[in-house]
Amino acid sequence: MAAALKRSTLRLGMIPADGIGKEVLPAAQRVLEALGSAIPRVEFVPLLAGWEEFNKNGKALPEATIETLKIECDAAMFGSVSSPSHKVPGYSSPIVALRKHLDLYANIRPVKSVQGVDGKPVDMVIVRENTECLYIKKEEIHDNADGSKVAYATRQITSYASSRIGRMAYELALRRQAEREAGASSSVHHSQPKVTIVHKSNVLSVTDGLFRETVRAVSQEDKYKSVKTEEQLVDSMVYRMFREPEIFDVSVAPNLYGDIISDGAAALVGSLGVVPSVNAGDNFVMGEPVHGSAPDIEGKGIANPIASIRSAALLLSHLGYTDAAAKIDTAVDNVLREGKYRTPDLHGKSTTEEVTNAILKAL
Ligand SMILES: NC(=O)C1=CN([C@@H]2O[C@H](COP(=O)(O)OP(=O)(O)OC[C@H]3O[C@@H](n4cnc5c(N)ncnc54)[C@H](O)[C@@H]3O)[C@@H](O)[C@H]2O)C=CC1
Ligand SMILES: O=C(O)CCCC(=O)C(=O)O
Repeated sequence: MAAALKRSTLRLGMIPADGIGKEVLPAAQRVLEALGSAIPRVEFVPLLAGWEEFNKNGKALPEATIETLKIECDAAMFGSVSSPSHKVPGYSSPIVALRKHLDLYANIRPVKSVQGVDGKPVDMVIVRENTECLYIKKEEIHDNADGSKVAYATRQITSYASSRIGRMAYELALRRQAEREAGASSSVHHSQPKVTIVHKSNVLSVTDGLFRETVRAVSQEDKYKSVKTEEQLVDSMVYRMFREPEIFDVSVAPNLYGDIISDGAAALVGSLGVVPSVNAGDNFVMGEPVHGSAPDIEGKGIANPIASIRSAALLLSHLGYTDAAAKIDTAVDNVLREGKYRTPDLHGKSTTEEVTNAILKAL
């Protein structure tokens, strides 16, 4: 997290991309606009990317978007993309590509229940490595002599990426502990900061073995002495997360496992529609709801805007505007607690706009 920089204007690249990304990103923008003098003036810079853009202009991630983000923007917000499930020549996921282009190596995904709202108490953060693992997308397919096919994918784990994501996880564990000591509210009592290393090195002893050993080496650094380290195989991680989510504080995982367990964790707090994230690097940060483009509800006006709005708060907090971020989070929590305005994913009847309006009123 950076200390709040003294900026007169914050230039924020806005990439709604596809599907409900186009419905929930404007909600986040309205909330940022409503903050007034709590943050610098925000200049929103609309940028193109996505499946629809690919079909129009042949590029899922236009050069202009990358260049504008790198040269003109202080930070960005991404909506969601509708990547197809079959191979399309020339298409590659723009969000996966953006994370690499901007070296946004950490995907930080807090999953937190709201006190007074139904469900199990949860207050955990998944720290997902964001640049390698199977997401380097080195895949190949060959024909066998008998006419059948064989496909391979290369999984890359480096000590460099594992070390920096490990450090991010331990720093976050210390920061969360400091926030708890300063009185931050939580529905879970964590007596000690803890990092859980998620892996499958009982089977993948070389790749996950390197991830595990490298993060363990980070845990030995003097400054992390107060942080407890545990390990969990990714399959039993899912099991324990559903049975006793309250035991998890910060969990650090290679890319694909982190992607999967965070969608699972979202079910613990009611919906993918409420779980935010930031893609963070050393020089840039991009907020992004954890969910995808939700084609099943696209265009109906009922997408939950909370994940997107909380991602804007997380982005502000990352930039050092912690009071403004806390304001947004409190407004969201109050609306959830009151229960009058909820979208159908949370068993309500409200629209995206009604929930956004309620949050704006609560601000
Ligand atoms: N970062 C990104 O842009 C991501 C993009 N995707 C893409 O999204 C598309 C759909 O993928 P799915 O696997 O269906 O995942 P999804 O996250 O889009 O949807 C899963 C389920 O959660 C619901 N949901 C998600 N967000 C919601 C919200 N804000 N409010 C209410 N309900 C919500 C959907 O209606 C659906 O039932 C695919 O093309 C996939 O490639 C998937 C995940 C991340
Ligand atoms: O759909 C895509 O293009 C990428 C989806 C990857 C993903 O699920 C995530 O990073 O959260």
